[in-house]
Amino acid sequence: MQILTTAAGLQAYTEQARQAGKRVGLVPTMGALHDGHLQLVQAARTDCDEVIVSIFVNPTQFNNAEDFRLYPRVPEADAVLLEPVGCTALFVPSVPEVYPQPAVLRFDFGPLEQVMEGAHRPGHFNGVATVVSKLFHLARPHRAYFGQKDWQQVTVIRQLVADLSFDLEIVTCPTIREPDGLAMSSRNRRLEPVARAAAPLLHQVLQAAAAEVRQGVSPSEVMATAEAALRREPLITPEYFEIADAQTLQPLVDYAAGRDVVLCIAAHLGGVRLIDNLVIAG
Ligand SMILES: Nc1ncnc2c1ncn2[C@@H]1O[C@H](COP(=O)(O)OP(=O)(O)OP(=O)(O)O)[C@@H](O)[C@H]1O
Ligand SMILES: CC(C)(CO)[C@@H](O)C(=O)[O-]
Ligand code: BAL
Repeated sequence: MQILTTAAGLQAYTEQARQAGKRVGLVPTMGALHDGHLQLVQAARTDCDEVIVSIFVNPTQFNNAEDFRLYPRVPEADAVLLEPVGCTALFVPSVPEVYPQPAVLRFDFGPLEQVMEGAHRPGHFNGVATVVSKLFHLARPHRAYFGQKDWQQVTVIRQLVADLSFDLEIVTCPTIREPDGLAMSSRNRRLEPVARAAAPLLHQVLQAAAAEVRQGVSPSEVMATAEAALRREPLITPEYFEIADAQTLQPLVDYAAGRDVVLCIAAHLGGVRLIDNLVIAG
């Protein structure tokens, strides 16, 4: 596995691969890798000849300085995990390498970013779109892999790809969970044991709500039941619980046949903010 630390090095590496007729897959991450990330790498390995994994804790997408400071960083352990699952090159740039000058670019994703993560983390998707655009330009992958766990993120990135005519395919991989249902997340490492014990409630509430949605219970009633269940757990402070159209991400008033629905949750557990979602096919 090649380690690349410069933008020019990444460009040269993938350019050579393309010249040799290889298919290039890109897996953007912020590190502190778990099985959710490794599944993305394995999917890329199946489809592509070259699998580029980037690890970069992107400062421009953090709206909370403490969250950025405390974000888990374990680069040596990450590198050990990547080679056996088929990563061919690991891109680990410094902040000045990615941002030689302060980022001033502004994206507007309209209604897609006016809800959920976009509404609760001002500037977040601007930072995500900035860094993902840079990675797409540098690596020029044939395919890029993202997790369903960040449903709104992958929806915004699909919009970015369409709007800027990036010549690549976005692949979304399912959310990988712990045996008790908790979605794997780098931030799980920061959970105190009592918060970790309470955390599976997020998935349980999503599952119960999804069952009600399937039975035709109205979105407002489903949300009221979910919020009541979350309020009963003092270790969890919900930030939002939304039932939305899976493509437009706009809150659902009524169900329409043939439309996919996404249930999304964000909550704080002892200073750690987690998100999760479930998609119900229409
Ligand atoms: N449990 C998971 N299953 C599948 N994909 C995942 C999972 N967790 C993260 N991913 C995906 O991995 C990629 C990199 O995500 P990231 O490095 O932010 O990890 P993370 O675990 O989501 O961390 P955090 O949510 O704490 O930032 C994203 O495309 C994300 O959706
Ligand atoms: C896509 C991403 C790597 C951009 O920094 C990040 O938002 C993430 O890890 O999901
Ligand atoms: N996985 C999403 C990255 C973030 O929370 O900033």
